[in-house]
Amino acid sequence: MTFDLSPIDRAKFVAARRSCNFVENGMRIGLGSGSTAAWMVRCLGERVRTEGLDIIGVPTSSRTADLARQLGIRVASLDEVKWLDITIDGADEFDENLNLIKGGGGASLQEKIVATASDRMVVIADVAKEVKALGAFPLPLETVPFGWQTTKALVEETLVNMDVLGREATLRMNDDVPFVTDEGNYILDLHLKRIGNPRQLSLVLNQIPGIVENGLFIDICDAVVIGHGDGTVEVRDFNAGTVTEEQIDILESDNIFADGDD
Ligand SMILES: O=C[C@H](O)[C@H](O)[C@H](O)COP(=O)(O)O
Repeated sequence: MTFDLSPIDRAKFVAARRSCNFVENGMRIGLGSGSTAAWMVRCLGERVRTEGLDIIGVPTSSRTADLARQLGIRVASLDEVKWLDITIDGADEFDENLNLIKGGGGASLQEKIVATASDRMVVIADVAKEVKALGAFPLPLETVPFGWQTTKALVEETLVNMDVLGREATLRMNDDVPFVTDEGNYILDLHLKRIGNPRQLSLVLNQIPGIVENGLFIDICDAVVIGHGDGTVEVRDFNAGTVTEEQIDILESDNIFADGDD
C-alpha cells in the first residue's frame, strides 16, 4: 500500500509531523481534535512506539481520546494532570495575530479549556486556513439546549450592534437531529462573514445566558505550523520571534499512516 496523500492531506500531515518537534520526553500534552490534530496524534503514537517517548496526553474530545488510546499514548484527564506543557491543535481559521476560529468539529469548548491550561499552544493548519480577517468560517457557539431558540434570538439581536457583516445563527444538525457536543450541548453557527473586532465579540457573546463558550481563541495560541501541499512547512513562533521554512520528507516508513481516515 502506498502513502498517497492529496495536496491538502499532505499539507495537514507535514504540519502535524513538524509540530511533534515541540514535544519532549516527560511532557504533558493537550491533544487537539479534528483531521489535522489526528495526524499529530498518529505521529506522536509512532514516537511512543518506536522511541519509547514518555508523554501523557490530555485529549480534547472523545474521538481523540479513542485514537490516542488505540495508539498506545498514555491518556489522562485535565483534572488529573491540572497543567500542561503544550497543546497542539488544528484550527478552522487563523489571522496574523494568531487569533483563531475553532470548533468546526464541535470540540472547541474542551479545546479552549485545555489550551488555556497550557504553557504553550501550537496550531497546525494547512495554508488555506490563514485569513486576513476572521469570520468567513462560521463561528461556533456552544449553547445549552434549554431555551436554545431564545438564546439564538438574543445572539442575533446582539450581533446588530457588533462589527460583523452577517448576523445569521443556525443550529448545527447531525442528519435530522441537533448535533450534540461531548458536553451535551448544542452548537449555533454564526455566519458573520467578517469579524471586525474578535476580542470584543468574544467578550460580548460570552455574556449571553445559555452561551457556554464561543470558538474564538484570542491570545491563546503562540505558534503556528503551516503546511503546504508540496510538503514544505512554515513555522511562526511568536515566543521565539522566529519564522522558519522547512521541507518535511514523507518517508517509505510513513506507509504505516496509510490507513488514517480521520
Ligand atoms: O472542533 C474541532 C476543532 O476545533 C478542529 O481543530 C478544527 O475544526 C480544525 O479541524 P481540521 O483540522 O479537521 O480542519
